[in-house]
Amino acid sequence: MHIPFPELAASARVVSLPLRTRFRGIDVREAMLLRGPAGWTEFSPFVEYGDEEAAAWLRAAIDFGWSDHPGTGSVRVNATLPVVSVDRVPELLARFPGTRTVKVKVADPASTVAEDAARVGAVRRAIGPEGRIRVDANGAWTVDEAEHAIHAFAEHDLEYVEQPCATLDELAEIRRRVKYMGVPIAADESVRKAADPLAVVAAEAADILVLKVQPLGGIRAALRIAGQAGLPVVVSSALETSVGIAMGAHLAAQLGTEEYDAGLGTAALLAADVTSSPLLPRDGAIEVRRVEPDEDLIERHTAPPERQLWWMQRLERCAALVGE
Ligand SMILES: O=C(O)CCC(=O)C1=CC=C[C@@H](O)[C@@H]1C(=O)O
Ligand SMILES: [Mg+2]
Repeated sequence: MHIPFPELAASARVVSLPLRTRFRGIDVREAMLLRGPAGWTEFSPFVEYGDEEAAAWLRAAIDFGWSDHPGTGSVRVNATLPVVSVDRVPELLARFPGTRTVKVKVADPASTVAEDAARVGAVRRAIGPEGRIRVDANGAWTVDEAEHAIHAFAEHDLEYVEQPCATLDELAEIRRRVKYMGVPIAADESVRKAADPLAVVAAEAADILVLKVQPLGGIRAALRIAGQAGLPVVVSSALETSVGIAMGAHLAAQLGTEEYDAGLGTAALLAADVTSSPLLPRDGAIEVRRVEPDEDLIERHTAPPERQLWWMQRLERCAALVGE
């Protein structure tokens, strides 16, 4: 759907939210909020993304704000653990009450395999033998490094390894190498940053697909991809405000996947949100509902004027791309 730029710009607000702990190299999350006839929606491609890639995020924002989407109930979520020292693990997990699954970030330039393994071990001790642990390397390892790391983590029993390597060939190779260990490989960047999100399936490079609603162009687009994939899917966030998390929650609810907990608990990583009733994990789940931002919170966290201008110009360029 194409909405002319002036209509999008009319309701646009830009916020800048501090994170509690550094995550994916950022301490502040910038996001643009828009209000369509169906409710508030979010356009928040990471700032380093180019317009072509960001345009998919705008399609998603428009799909959610300008069409009705069914959604009630709740979806189970995982805790998301940034790269922190072992002694901080209990404090960070406490922000995700009731979650049975933890996603541990690994392969950060600031962390060795031994440190990653120690962090995974600390998570296992914290959540007990029934808990599920997935790790996410964001494509940082070579195939050999991935194999080494997966062996180092094996005693802690992994649910899956997300994007251990960057390319489809590497993913397919590491998948073959660790198959005997029963560790599934999940694809994230190979889905959300690929020209063809299903190429990873054709390459037999993954057992599970991670679906992020904004980069995939919205709820309907993500549902189509899930329908064609023929693999289990896990819905995950892109570190949105609660307004954008609601979009992911609606996708997860429509998919109805019970097997894998969604990576949608990340409002707990923000030190501030745009609503006084944020979509925070409670009893291991978040609610599925639309979120209305509070004017006073938007105002308190409004981005500086030069950042607002930057986002408005980005919105205009992306709206033009969506209209093409
Ligand atoms: O899946 C989760 O538990 C939370 C979301 C998450 O990990 C991510 C959100 C946004 C950007 C990414 O670096 C990261 C990911 O790679 O999955
Ligand atoms: Mg990931």
